[in-house]
Amino acid sequence: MVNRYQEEGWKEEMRIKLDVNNMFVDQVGKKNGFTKEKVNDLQDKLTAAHQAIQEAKEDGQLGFMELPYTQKTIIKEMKEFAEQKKGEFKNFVVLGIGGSALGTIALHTALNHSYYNLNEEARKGHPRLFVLDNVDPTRLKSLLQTLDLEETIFNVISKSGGTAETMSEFLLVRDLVAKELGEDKVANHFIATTSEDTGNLIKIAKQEGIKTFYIPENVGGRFSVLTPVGLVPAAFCGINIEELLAGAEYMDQICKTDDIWQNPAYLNATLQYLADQAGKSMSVMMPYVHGLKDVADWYRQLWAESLGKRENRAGEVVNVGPTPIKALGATDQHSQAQLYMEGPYDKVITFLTVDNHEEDVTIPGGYSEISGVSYLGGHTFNQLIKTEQSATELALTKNQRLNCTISLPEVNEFTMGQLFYMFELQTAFAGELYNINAFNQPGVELGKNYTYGILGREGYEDMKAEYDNKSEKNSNLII
Ligand SMILES: O=P(O)(O)OC[C@H]1O[C@](O)(CO)[C@@H](O)[C@@H]1O
Repeated sequence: MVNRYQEEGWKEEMRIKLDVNNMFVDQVGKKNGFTKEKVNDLQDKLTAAHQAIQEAKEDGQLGFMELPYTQKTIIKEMKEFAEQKKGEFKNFVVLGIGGSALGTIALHTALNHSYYNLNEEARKGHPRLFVLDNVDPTRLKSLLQTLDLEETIFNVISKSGGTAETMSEFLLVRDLVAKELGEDKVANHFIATTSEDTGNLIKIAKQEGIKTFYIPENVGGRFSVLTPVGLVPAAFCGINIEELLAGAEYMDQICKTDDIWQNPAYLNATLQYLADQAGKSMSVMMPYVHGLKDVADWYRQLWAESLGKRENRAGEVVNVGPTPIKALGATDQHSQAQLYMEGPYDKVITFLTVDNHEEDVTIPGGYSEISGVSYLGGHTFNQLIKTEQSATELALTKNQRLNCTISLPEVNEFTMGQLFYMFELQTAFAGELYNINAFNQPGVELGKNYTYGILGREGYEDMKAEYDNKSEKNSNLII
């Protein structure tokens, strides 16, 4: 059987598009807009960035670029496992945080029914999905009170295998499962997705006989949505994971060119970089598709953790990084838009739009004598939300605000695969333009180490001493 994602015509039809017209002088004026010459002036830097990406890829450092090809080999295992467990469990819970949760949330919001957990028919026999992504005790307890443990499988996801939030949740749930269902049931109620060789989670999983899936060593957490981190929960929900990978592969093919004007990941990275250099460091992502709202959340981590850096590759202090902001159309037209239209000229707005919403609803007519209401009748909600986006885009452009649009023909697995891959490559390319390491997160590690120290982890005593010392000094300014 030929799948639709194997047909060239369908793939072309489903190609996502980047429209950057409103980043240029013709549309937003000389003061804020760029010229093509300005982009072309960067050519040496762009060529060097492309070469650096190619070399790092060949050197095996950019594992995310291999995923559309390597992960195909474990699709069968993931799907068979999900199929086998489907009847046994009614709830699938992800215990993970940051890159170990945000991709799954984005996939779920985009590709599952909008009320998936409440609509049994829409779930087609697949389990309900819950992703904690936090350790708030009230929320945690509420979830555990809501779920029947007997019917619940927990996917513990941690690349490092040591993140305090995730491992605490695991300790709690493992204890409950053992006490309520019996020690002999523990292995069956857990899946561990982690590094194959390093960290404590793999040790525990092996000791307990828990089913494991592996995150390739050369793929960092925030680049891991197309590994078992995102693919296993997706397979449990019946999302077509082959098509997701096929979408990523298609975008990889599109982005092979070093011609900046043909490569959407490179072009978007370059324009965002130029905008930041010109003082527009607030990078707002504003989907006009409710299902894509969590893509903006996923992207926030990707862009922020990758590009927010104190030092460049030469070890100089540079303190760079644009600030990613998530917004949602049309909702935030009634919250943030005023600021975007008239506040400081420090933002770039990226719209995410869809050509065809999966469903459409016509607005019924009524109140013909009240023209301020009756004009709505006969239009569809598809028209309404699209018009709102076009109107906001036009108003921003008229106010000389930089903006661009990424449009998806449909929201489906193939277009989502393209989107994830494009943003990941865009981030890696932007890292080269900033001349920073986009793949570490030293600032976050420092906070993690203080947490370990304060909670008494062996080897982190200095962190605890520093914290105690600082807390004392600060105490007299609390009113
Ligand atoms: O998958 P892990 O190792 O538990 O890490 C979770 C998250 O913590 C971070 O290391 C820091 O926030 C992220 O980069 C990562 O996605």
